[in-house]
Amino acid sequence: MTDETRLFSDRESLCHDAAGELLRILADGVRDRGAASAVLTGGGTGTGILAALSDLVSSASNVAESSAGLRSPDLRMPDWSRVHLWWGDERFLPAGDPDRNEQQAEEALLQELTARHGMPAANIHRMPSAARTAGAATMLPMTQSITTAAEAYASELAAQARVDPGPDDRLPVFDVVMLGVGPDAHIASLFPGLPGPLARGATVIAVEDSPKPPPRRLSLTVDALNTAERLWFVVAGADKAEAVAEVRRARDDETTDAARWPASVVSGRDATVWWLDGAAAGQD
Ligand SMILES: O=C1O[C@H](COP(=O)(O)O)[C@@H](O)[C@H](O)[C@H]1O
Repeated sequence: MTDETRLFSDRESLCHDAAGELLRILADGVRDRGAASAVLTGGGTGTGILAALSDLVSSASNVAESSAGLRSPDLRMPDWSRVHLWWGDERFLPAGDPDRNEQQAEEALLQELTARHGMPAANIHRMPSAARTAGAATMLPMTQSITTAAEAYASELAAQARVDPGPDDRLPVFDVVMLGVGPDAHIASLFPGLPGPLARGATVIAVEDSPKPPPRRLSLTVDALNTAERLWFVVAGADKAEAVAEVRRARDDETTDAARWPASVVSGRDATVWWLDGAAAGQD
């Protein structure tokens, strides 16, 4: 298992390189196993990577259309019909709410993949949304509780595990799990000081009291995140420097309190990569 740091001058170059690497990993997964999966994160850098990936995908297809054979050898596109996308966490809000991670991903990337690159909607595994409250323009038929929503996502994950056996028979193989890190050092919706980081047994949990709004969220657990082949922390900005430094210190300390530093207890089975800009690395 490798543990590496990739350092960039700014968020834009970080997002561009991470997007290119993600494309290569997904293409390799499809080639080697017939399918590939990535777990997406919300947040500024996570969404920035999706936007950069959209740029790469659309510019590669424009080049291919205008001059077949001149594609850069570095840009290997996966067969999108064999790629599955999941989320590490989600805000439990009505579908289409601009604060939902999936809505931000939709605008940054997913509409491009489904409309122009053959990604089936069924391969985009959105976490369940909350029912709209009375008075909103549309009433959704779904009225599930947040606990039922967590169980439903766990079942959706388990259904894919049957066709793609991996390190946990309740989960598909995750080629890459991306995680932002909050200034308070939270990952996914596992917040320091709450029970979430210590939850064991389940693959998905409901969070009812997130200190970062909105309070109600769904999150993969530490156990689920730890099945990733590659686990990427994607972090930019000076407001993250202290959290990054503390988490990295905590990872080297066997007595670390997982509840205080959730990011210190998750790793990729094959690789853990810190994608950092200079500011998050404390260099500014
Ligand atoms: O609320 C969330 O925050 C984290 C970190 O976001 P950032 O903007 O501070 O990078 C994100 O990873 C998570 O998915 C999201 O729900």
